[in-house]
Amino acid sequence: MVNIGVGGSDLGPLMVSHALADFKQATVKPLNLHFVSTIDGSQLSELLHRLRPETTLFIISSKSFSTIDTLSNAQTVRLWLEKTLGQYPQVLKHHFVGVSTKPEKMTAWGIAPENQFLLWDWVGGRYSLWSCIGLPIALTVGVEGFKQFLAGAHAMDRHFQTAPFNRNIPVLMGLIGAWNNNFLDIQTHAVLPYDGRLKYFASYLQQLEMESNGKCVQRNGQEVSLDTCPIIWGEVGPNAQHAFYQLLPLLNGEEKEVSGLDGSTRGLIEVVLGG
Ligand SMILES: O=P(O)(O)OC[C@H]1O[C@](O)(CO)[C@@H](O)[C@@H]1O
Repeated sequence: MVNIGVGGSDLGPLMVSHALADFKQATVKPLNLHFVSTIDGSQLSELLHRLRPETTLFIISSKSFSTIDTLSNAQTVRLWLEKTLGQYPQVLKHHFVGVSTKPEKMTAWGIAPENQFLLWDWVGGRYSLWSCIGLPIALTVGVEGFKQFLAGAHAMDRHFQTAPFNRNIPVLMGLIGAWNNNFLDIQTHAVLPYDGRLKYFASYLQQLEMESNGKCVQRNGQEVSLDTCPIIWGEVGPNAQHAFYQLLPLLNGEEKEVSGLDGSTRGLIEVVLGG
């Protein structure tokens, strides 16, 4: 199976499928999941050399179904399939499913209505892994596993809705972020997981936070007067340790404010311990 998408239609499902690979459901035949997002062709070309057209299913995942990167890659794999299997409607029907808010665009592209998964327009791309954009997650952990995953998210939604502010995790994290950025002038936030399964966590958070908060105009049209978001960055700990930690002062605690050598660079380091 190959998920073709970009941004939220790639990063979320990629991050979670990788993180939960230990919970992969057993299938009669091995089900291998791949992700393609870049439009330059390098990911696809390498992958298509390893896949058999007869046994490959493509998930075309695009909330808008108009993102050029995704549609271009979708067209490439369609030609690849048709070159071997021929130009028959059955080929499209048996080798493509679509995930989008736009059924008419999926149908126009050639995705059979019964192979279309629909999500609501109000689901932001960066949150969409909780919707049917999370199909690759369900394919990894199974439908029951996906339901448990949604139940975890629901529990956190309820906590956010009901917990008093002084014990409310999202509220406290938001306030700490605003405080660090605006009052302590800490403008970057590094996320350094010490668990290889969280390889894509920092990339996912980059979109989640920076695309959400990287705005300079309020809903009423006025410019914001505060910094809305730090720069999120990070890497799995051990590799990061042997790459850029040298630039940082010694890390002893789980969370520590650091100053650059000339005192001008400040950032917040967050270490996510493995296990
Ligand atoms: O799922 P789509 O519509 O292809 O969009 C992909 C990404 O492009 C954006 O719309 C803008 O970068 C993201 O919000 C989204 O995740």
